[in-house]
Amino acid sequence: MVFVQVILAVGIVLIVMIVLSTIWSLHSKRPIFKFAQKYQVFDKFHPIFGNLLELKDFTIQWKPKRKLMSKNFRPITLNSFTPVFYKNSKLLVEEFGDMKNEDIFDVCIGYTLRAFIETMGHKNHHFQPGETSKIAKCIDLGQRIAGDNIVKYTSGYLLFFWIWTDIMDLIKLIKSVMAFKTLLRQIFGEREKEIRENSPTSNILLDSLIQADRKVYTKYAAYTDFVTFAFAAVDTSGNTLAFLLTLLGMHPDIQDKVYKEILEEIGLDRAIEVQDLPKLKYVERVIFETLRLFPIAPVIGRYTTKDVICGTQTIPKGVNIMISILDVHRNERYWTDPLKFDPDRFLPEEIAKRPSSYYIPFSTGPRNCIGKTYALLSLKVVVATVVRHYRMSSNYKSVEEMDLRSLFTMRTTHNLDCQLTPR
Ligand code: HEM
Repeated sequence: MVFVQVILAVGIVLIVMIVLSTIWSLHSKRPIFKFAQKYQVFDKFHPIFGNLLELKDFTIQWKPKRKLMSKNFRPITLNSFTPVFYKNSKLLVEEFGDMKNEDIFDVCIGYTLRAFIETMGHKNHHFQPGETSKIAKCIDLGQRIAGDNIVKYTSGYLLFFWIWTDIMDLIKLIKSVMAFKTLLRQIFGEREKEIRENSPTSNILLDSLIQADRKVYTKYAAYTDFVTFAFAAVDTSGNTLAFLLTLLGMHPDIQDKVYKEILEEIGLDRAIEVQDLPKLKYVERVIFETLRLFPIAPVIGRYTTKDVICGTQTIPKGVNIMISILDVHRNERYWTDPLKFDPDRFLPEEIAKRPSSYYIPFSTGPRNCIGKTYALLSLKVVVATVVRHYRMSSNYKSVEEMDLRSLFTMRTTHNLDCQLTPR
């Protein structure tokens, strides 16, 4: 708290915490989201994470880059990933069979990591046994250490004190980030060589980054953005899957409905194909409701580039604003019995009754999540595959029993209580 006061006093960073009960923007035209600039709280992480998400040097470059990458997220490209999601879902089913004391978060992240490398990285990478779990742990450790030290990191004044007290943490943080980056550098380098030698063309993200106009992208920026995408894709979807399976374990009636839908629409044996996915309406509602209760990126931020009038208040130019999606999603004013897991909140007639701004797991506005459709597609395939093979159970009686923590993405402070029994 003292550190926060220091920050405020020197006027470097003003953090405004907006919780929905007081947020005006969500009622009006969401003016805050008109500002494409991300907040500047994390810029001190630059030496460790690199220019992830353009957090440090936000420039006009973001727009052409986003435009360039959007073509890798067109439905035709995303739909072509369905067999890859299915294949990797089957591997996850095998891994669940061998799971002993592992944290379900790490195992689920194994799925999203493999699927990301194969879809966005154009590579069927052979992971050593236990390698994906190790990487998942590294991503989490990096976030945990950075999260524990966020005030120190973000206030450069305390650098000396921080180095002195937390040098071991810093080393662990750098090592954990490097473990992930090393894998991605290898994938990037191998693909670059392949392209140089064979010049194949594709709509895959990595190819677009490698072949991009160097005026928009330097080679280093292309590699960094590949890392950004991997960070943004892997533990968001992986953690969502872990929460979703746990919620199904807590609600056997809902789980039965999911199973019944899969049985009726696809059956139990054949591969899941892209044309099956629109039929999985209940699975979709379960995914949406999971993301309401557990919006995996629970806090997002903006930096005001001019004065913003929100109702009776004015947020001045040059302010960092943190917006708590978790508070929006669990607020009683907007959701009846907000802590109850009820997928039917996402029936079309229920959705029509409320403003879209009450539900923003992928954010909104120009800098919303570019991977939304990819994530939903991947989750649908993996949920359907896992539920075909396993029955989940959990001893939790309420979501409040899950003690949450987060820096960029959210998970629990403890292993999740979710058991999987083969059907
Ligand atoms: C359940 C899964 C996911 C959730 C809940 C999620 C959520 C979010 C949120 C809340 C943001 C912040 C937007 C803002 O600040 O307004 C974001 C940004 C982003 N996400 Fe996702 N995400 C998910 C999966 C993915 C996937 C699978 C990818 C890529 C394949 C991805 C790529 C990105 C990128 C690149 C950004 C930055 C966009 C920009 O600044 O232009 N995300 N995501």
